[in-house]
Amino acid sequence: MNIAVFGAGAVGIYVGASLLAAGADVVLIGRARMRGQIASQGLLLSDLEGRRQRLEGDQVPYQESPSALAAADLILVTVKSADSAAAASAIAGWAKPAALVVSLQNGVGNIDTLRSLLAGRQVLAAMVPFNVVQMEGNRFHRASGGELMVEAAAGLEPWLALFRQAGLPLQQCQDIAAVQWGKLLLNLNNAVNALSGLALKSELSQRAYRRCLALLIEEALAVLRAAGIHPARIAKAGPRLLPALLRLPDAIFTRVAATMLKIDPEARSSMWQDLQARRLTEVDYLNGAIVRLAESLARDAPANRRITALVHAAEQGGLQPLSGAALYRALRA
Ligand SMILES: NC(=O)C1=CN([C@@H]2O[C@H](COP(=O)(O)OP(=O)(O)OC[C@H]3O[C@@H](n4cnc5c(N)ncnc54)[C@H](OP(=O)(O)O)[C@@H]3O)[C@@H](O)[C@H]2O)C=CC1
Ligand SMILES: CC(C)(CO)C(=O)C(=O)O
Repeated sequence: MNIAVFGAGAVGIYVGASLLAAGADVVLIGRARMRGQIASQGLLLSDLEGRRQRLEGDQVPYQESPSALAAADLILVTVKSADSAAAASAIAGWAKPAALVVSLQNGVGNIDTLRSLLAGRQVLAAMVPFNVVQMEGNRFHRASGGELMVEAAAGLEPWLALFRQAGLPLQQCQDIAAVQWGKLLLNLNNAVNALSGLALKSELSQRAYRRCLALLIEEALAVLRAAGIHPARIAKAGPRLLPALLRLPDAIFTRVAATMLKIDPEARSSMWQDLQARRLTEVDYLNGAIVRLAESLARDAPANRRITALVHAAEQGGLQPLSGAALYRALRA
C-alpha cells in the first residue's frame, strides 16, 4: 500500500517522513529546491517531547514529477490553499481512480476545490492541529501538540494502524466542517503572528497581541452565528470563551491558559513562514474567508478585512513588524 504526499513542505515532510520512518511506502512530491536539500543533507524529525529521528537522503524518496502519484493508494494533499486546484489537476491526471485523497490543509474551502475537480473520487477533509517549522539543518520540528482529525470514512480503516505507529493517530469525526471552522478561528492568529514578526509563544504571551486576536475571533463568531455555523472546540477552551480568555492580563492568562502556551519557543505560524520566504500567504483563505462570508450575508467584518489588507502589504515587502498596540489601532481604525 503506497502513500504519496503532494506538496511536501513543512507539514507534508513531517507527516510523510514520520510514516516513512514507521515503515510505510511513501513518496514525497514537491519542489526541486526541497528535493536537493533532502538528497544532500537528509532530514531530521523532532518534536517538543524530545523526538530526534534522522533519515538519510537516500532513505527519503522525493520527486518533482506528479507521475509518482500513479502508484499511490492514499494521497495526502499538503499544498497551500492557492495551489489546491493545481494539486487536484495533478491527481486527476495521474492517480488511480480508487486512490483515497485526504486534504491536510487549513481553511474551509480547499475541500470543495478538491472535490469539484476530483468528482467521482473519495476526497476527505482533515485537520492538522500542530505546528511544523523547518529549522536549520533540514530539521522538521513539530512545535506544538494535538492529534490529526479526519472526516470519518470506511476507506480509512486500512491506514489507521500505520498512522498510529507513526505517532500520528487519526481521530475520526462526523462533522469535519465544524472542526475546520473551529481551526479557522485559531488560524485567525496566523496573520497576527506574521505581522508581529515574533515566535508564536512570545506573541501569545503579550496581551496587546491577544487583544487583536480576540477582536478577530469575536467578529468571526458573530459572522458564523449569523450564517448558522457552529464551530467545534479545538483548543481547551470553547470558541465562545476564547475572546474573554485572550483578553485576560498576562499574569492570569499564563496561569489559566497554560495549555495554549504549551508551544515550543521556536514555533512560528505557517503565515510567518510564508512572509519570510517571500511567498504569498493564505490570508485570503483564513481571515478572507470570514470577510467573504460576512459579505455574503450583507455584513462587514472590518477587523478581518483590515488585517487581510495588512498581510497583503507585508507580502509586497511594504510593512515592518507591528507592535500589538499599533496592530490593534490599525484593526480598529
Ligand atoms: N506549517 C504548519 O505548521 C501548518 C500548516 N498547515 C496547513 O498545511 C498546508 C501546508 O502548509 P505548509 O506545509 O506549511 O506549506 P509549505 O509551503 O511548507 O509546503 C507546501 C509545499 O508544496 C509545494 N507545492 C505547491 N504547489 C505544488 C505543486 N503543484 N507541485 C509540487 N509541489 C507544490 C510548495 O512549493 P512552493 O512554495 O515552491 O510553491 C511547498 O514546498 C497549508 O494549508 C497550511 O495552512 C496546517 C497546520 C500547521
Ligand atoms: C498550528 C497552527 C495553528 C500554528 O499557527 C497553524 O495551523 C499554522 O501555523 O498554520
